[in-house]
Amino acid sequence: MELIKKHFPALSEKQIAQFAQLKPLYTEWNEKVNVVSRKDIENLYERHVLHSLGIAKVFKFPENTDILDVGTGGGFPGIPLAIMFPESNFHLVDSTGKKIVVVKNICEALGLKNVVAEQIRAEAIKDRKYDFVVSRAVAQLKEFYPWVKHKFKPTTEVAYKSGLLYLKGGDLTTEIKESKLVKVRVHNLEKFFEPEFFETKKVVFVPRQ
Ligand SMILES: C[S@@+](CC[C@H](N)C(=O)[O-])C[C@H]1O[C@@H](n2cnc3c(N)ncnc32)[C@H](O)[C@@H]1O
Repeated sequence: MELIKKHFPALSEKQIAQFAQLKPLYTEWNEKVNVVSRKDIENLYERHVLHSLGIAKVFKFPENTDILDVGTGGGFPGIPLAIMFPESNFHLVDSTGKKIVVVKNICEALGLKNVVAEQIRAEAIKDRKYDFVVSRAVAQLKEFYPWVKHKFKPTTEVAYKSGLLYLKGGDLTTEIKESKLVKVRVHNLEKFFEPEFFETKKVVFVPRQ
């Protein structure tokens, strides 16, 4: 928790309280539904919360933007981002119903009003459009991008370019090449956080295309 405060010193009291609640909430829910490995519960803030917030180091979501988290699992990166950006709207989806039950309960306990969680496959979302898509550990870009390609709003504010912010690790040269996506930007998280956890971790930004 101290790491979160250190890296995001401008958090409000409310946000600090919400982040502090995550550890007891995940510890309790993980007993019922395994959403985080047992080992990782001990390192919840580094491995899951701070990692999710890597996206917030790279990009500040403007107010009233609509953000889709595909394959949110137990709520990553969506829940930490929804705490960080209370004026943006988050749609957290996963194909597994029991994970969405956990996400809904945790969001309710946190009093997060800017999150809607739903059991649905990304490909099945037809009627909604977003400014941004976020994700972590779901599929390779080549497979993933076609799921979300048509989910971006047709026009967005000139102040930002809509697109996908994907948390990835390792060498992405081959993956990006195979995806045939253009103008992809890779941000290294070790620039922002302690290298022990973050030396191979990155945020990949794919502008809408
Ligand atoms: C490895 S988990 C990652 C969960 C979370 N993003 C995280 O980083 O902790 C991958 C998740 O993606 C979900 N998933 C896979 N394909 C999906 C799809 N097409 N639409 C929605 N969810 C999907 C799975 O059910 C699973 O919960």
